[in-house]
Amino acid sequence: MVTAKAWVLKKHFEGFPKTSDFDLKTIELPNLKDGGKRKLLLESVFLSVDPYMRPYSRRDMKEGDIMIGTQVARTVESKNPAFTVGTFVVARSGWRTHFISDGKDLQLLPSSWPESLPKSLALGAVGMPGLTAYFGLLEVCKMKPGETVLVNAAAGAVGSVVGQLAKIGGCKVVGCAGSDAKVAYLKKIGFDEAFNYKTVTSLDEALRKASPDGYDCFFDNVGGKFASIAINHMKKYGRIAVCGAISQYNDSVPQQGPYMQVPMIFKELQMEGFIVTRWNNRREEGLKALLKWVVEGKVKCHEQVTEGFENMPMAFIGMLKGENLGKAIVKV
Ligand SMILES: NC(=O)C1=CN([C@@H]2O[C@H](COP(=O)(O)OP(=O)(O)OC[C@H]3O[C@@H](n4cnc5c(N)ncnc54)[C@H](OP(=O)(O)O)[C@@H]3O)[C@@H](O)[C@H]2O)C=CC1
Ligand SMILES: CCCCCCC/C=C/C=O
Repeated sequence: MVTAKAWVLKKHFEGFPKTSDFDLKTIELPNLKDGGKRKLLLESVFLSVDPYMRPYSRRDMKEGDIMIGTQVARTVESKNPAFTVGTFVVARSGWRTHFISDGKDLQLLPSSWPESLPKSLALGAVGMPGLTAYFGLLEVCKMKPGETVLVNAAAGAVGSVVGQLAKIGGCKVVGCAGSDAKVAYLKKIGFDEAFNYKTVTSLDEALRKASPDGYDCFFDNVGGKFASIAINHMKKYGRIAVCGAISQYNDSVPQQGPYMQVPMIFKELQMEGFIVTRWNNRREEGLKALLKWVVEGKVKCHEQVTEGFENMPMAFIGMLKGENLGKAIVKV
């Protein structure tokens, strides 16, 4: 018998999440059984903390539920020959140290995963955030060589891949992030222009200076005020991929306009929200491309690793506050 630890949502978040909104529980897991669903015992090795957990907790969870989330896990015991002991998988089993599965809900890492590559990247650049960048740029922004791409939250899990994929695709890339260290990182990984949106005197001026001719594509991770200013810098027929709205996730009272219809009409813009799971049928294609670029060194990855399962709420809250450079990960 194994005792798992799990973080539950004790109280729905009101405004910014607090550590007191979470509770750490222990759960006795039953032994595996021949036949039936208890075929695999897995232990989480790396867990992901992501912005979507904030809005999805309100939509999909009730108080007392285990926090939603994904992990890279190792097979510890197996009665399913498709997953031998030691096999690593990506699972969606929430914030828990151990869990039982029949294997149907598990994803193997791509078969060409090099032994030397950290498996935690399967939660970042070679996982859901990387796929978000890939499909958002190709299918929603429809970026073309020679175009100018703007991305915010640019030093994060999605944004850092967006910028690097746009460079691979022959675009000029402008990134905005919330600290000077993040801006220095963006320049290091090849962004053409980058600035700290928290310290510029005018966001409007900073966007104009970074690309006086405007932007063909805007990959929006932030929404709110940033987006309402950036829209005025779009070129005619520009495309806006509405990926996230992290500046609004913790609002108790919805933000008011300005509203976007007028610039959308005059510039004949396309603005499309999307969720990465729309392209689940092309997951393999996306992961294969991302893995290749990472292995070739064309996409660089930084991870903000928090040690210790007990620190999951802190890592989650830290990520929402912008403390992460690259993908926020918890190592059990
Ligand atoms: N549509 C989809 O399918 C998906 C959407 N997303 C969305 O993409 C966005 C980025 O996610 P991800 O890369 O995982 O997270 P990040 O790794 O970018 O971490 C979140 C970052 O958001 C920034 N941020 C936080 N609060 C604010 C704020 N009020 N204003 C501006 N920036 C803020 C911080 O960076 P900084 O220091 O720069 O402020 C922080 O580091 C999120 O909005 C997320 O919801 C993610 C995955 C899939
Ligand atoms: C692998 C889990 C699927 C999560 C889908 C995330 C969609 C994100 C939306 C906003 O952040």
